[in-house]
Amino acid sequence: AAKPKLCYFRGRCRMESIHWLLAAAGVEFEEEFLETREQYEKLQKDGHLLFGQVPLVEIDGMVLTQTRAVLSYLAAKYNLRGKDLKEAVRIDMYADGTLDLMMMIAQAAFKPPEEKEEDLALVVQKAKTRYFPVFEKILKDHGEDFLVGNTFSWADIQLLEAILMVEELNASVLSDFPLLKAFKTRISNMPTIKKFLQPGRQRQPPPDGRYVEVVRNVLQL
Ligand SMILES: CCCCC[C@H]1O[C@@H](O)C[C@@H]1SC[C@H](NC(=O)CC[C@H](N)C(=O)O)C(=O)NCC(=O)O
Repeated sequence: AAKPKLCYFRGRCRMESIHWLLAAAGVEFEEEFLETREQYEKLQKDGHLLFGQVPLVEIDGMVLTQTRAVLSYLAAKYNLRGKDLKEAVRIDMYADGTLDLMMMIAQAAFKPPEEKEEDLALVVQKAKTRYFPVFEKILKDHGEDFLVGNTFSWADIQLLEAILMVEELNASVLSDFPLLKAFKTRISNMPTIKKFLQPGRQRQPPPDGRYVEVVRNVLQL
């Protein structure tokens, strides 16, 4: 089958969780990076952008947008969405929480320096007081290696991505969360994820000035 084709800016933001899911599932993908307004306008003219927005993922003969819809499709397609609906909704809940946390980081990149600092400090505080305590308790109560059921799921991928992203802001953020520390080691060592975390793979770096400039130019923000 043809490889999925991803179209987004050369950066994280909304597409990074799709990179992670495909990589964790061991699925090779192609990428088209949006660098110019012309590229974006062509996608719109070709009718590929349902609401005029990216990420865009071409897979299984479909042209998909809306990040959560794409993630949900991919998680189900690669058996990462639990064994039944009750596990699936729990996986969705946990994944949605991590997406909310990571979007706070993504949006901060577009703020002026002083506001960005404040926003990122708030993200670390939210991670330590709202998100990570919840996941620490889930791991404690559940008593398994994974967040849902006793198998690896999309929720585990999302949580690892979020942990690493917050650790980039504050390296000791897991100091009060021993189970999350063990979780991070366990999931990072899964072969497909270990490979994805090596340098030179398709993981994107944190957003920088160039990323923000390209996004602003392409979207005429
Ligand atoms: C000030 C913050 C601006 C952020 C702009 C973009 O950079 C990323 O960091 C976030 C977004 S991504 C680009 C943006 N896409 C979305 O907002 C997608 C939202 C959708 N619900 C999804 O989850 O896929 C975009 O295409 N906009 C065009 C425009 O609406 O006309």
